[in-house]
Amino acid sequence: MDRPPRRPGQAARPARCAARRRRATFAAVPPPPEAILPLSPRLPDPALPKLELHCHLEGAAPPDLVRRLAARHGIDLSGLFTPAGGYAWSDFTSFIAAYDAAAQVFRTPEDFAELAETYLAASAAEGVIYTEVFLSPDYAARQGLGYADYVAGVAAGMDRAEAAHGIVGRIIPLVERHFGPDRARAAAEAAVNNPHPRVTGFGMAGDERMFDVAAFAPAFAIAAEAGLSLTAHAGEVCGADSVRATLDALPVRRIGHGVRAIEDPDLVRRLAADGIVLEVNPGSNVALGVFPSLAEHPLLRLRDAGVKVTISSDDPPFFATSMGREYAAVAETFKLDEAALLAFSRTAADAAFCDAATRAQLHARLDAFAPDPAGAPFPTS
Ligand SMILES: Nc1ncnc2[nH]cnc12
Ligand SMILES: [Zn+2]
Repeated sequence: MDRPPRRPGQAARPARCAARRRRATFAAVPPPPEAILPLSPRLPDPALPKLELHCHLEGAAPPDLVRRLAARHGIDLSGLFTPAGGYAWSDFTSFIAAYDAAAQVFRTPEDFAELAETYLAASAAEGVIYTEVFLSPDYAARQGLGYADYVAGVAAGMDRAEAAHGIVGRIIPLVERHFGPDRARAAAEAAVNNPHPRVTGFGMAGDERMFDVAAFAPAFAIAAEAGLSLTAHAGEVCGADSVRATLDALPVRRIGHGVRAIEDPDLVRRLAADGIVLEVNPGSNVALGVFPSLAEHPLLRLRDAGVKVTISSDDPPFFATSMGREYAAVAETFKLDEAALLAFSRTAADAAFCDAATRAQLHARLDAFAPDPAGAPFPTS
């Protein structure tokens, strides 16, 4: 029997999304690092400039920092860590729960400043020149930290990292899809009512199986109206239909993940024709069982079909990865040379949520490493 139609905003029926099943697991232990990305005999090349468009700040928290802040704030985190000291999770749902638990140790603006500075400094050491971090204001609010103080803390950490290491940071507040459209609308209003020069975008992450994506259109309209650039996760846990529905419902030009678009050739053609940029996270996709191995990941098939693809790390310590490891593993697995790797960085510079002057500086740094084979240097005016 057909189910009754859902009201906008009503909780989705998870079964409608054909999520891929990963191998059965009986304990919350993630795959070992070597089962996620090949451990390259080559060190990640720290000189090759890299740009990251997709990293969740709380998801970038090293376990040691989380343990230290938990002790500082007197928080019991039993169950969050494996015996080896990494994060304990075994599938997408338990990963989101672990992310949620780790996020609760960040409570003050200085906690977030330390996290942002730590992450950007480590990224800069691997050659990252630009990072957009996703923030989760709903998590910070749960710890009693308001949006403006949260952003100020992260921005202070970015200022310190930029001054010390030259890495440029931008902030994209996200809504968690599983918290529903009302919270999303409130988050969009908070972002718009508390502008900050480092906040240049707005987006959505969380459980793609929950709620109709169209229910989030009002939140995205508020952000778009205020001039924020937009991105939304889709095509990770759910398939090509989820990417199509997201593009139909929201005025986004970038999709977080989007990799399961590969299941539908018509959709791949649409992405290419419309110049939609995919924020691809190869290590995350393998770790979460979206694809069985990096060799079977569609990164290059999408690129070769004309889709704009970039490389990011998503939640690096959860997935035993980093920007350096992602670039090194992709280079090794797909036998890519330096020019091919730089092309990912150039696509990311084109798609970055930043102003024209910043974009020109990023392209200048890429061109200084190796001239753009496409010819003319990136226009500065
Ligand atoms: N990979 C991911 N997918 C959806 N939401 C997330 N939040 C943090 N990481 C995520
Ligand atoms: Zn993500």
